[in-house]
Amino acid sequence: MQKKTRIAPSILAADFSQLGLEIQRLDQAGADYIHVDIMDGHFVPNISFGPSITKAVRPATAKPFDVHLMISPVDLYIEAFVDAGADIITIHPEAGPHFHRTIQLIKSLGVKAGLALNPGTPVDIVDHVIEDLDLLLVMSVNPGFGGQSFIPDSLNKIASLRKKIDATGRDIDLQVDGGINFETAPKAISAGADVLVAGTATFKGGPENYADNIKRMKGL
Ligand SMILES: O=C(CO)[C@H](O)[C@H](O)COP(=O)(O)O
Repeated sequence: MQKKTRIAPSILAADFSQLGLEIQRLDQAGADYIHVDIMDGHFVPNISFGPSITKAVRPATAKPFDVHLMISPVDLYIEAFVDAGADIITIHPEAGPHFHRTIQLIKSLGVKAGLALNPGTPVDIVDHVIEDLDLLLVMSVNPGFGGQSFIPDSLNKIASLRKKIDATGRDIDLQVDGGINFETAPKAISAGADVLVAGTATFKGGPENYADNIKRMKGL
């Protein structure tokens, strides 16, 4: 069942020179999760930061850290991100070598597990793992950079995954990430998404606008 809309600001769009403060501001502005984008310059053509910076800023909020790993291979680093304070770890099936095993590894460490689907990844890839998942992430841009335009076909993927989630009867968040703004947010919600990841749109206009930006994306 689709739940009330939650916003997970992507700190990829934050001011990295004051990352802890930015996370505190997001917390006070009503963010539901803090979305932490980890990029390795190999799985995606950009490098962000790793577990030590994640750990350093973790005390800035009590809100869940939703860590999206765009790295390959991934298994080697799961424990480090759990130790850094991740509450949810989302991986890509293409990160290899065996995503079923990676999901089991994440869960064995007491953390929620998510699977991210790139724009070119078919929705049926979730069929044999959905019973173990806590979150499905529809990438509505190709991963690697903030500030890209929402790919409209993502709405069909969200609708298909909404049906699959509802058929399980389980509590699985349906998250969408990439090009979410005041125009695309309501479309993603209508299609069935219940967690919106937003970088550019959350940080638009500076700190005094974070709360309004989050509210508007929630449709309030
Ligand atoms: O995972 C990402 C890119 O790989 C980012 O979270 C995503 O692109 C959000 O940025 P924006 O809201 O600026 O589109």
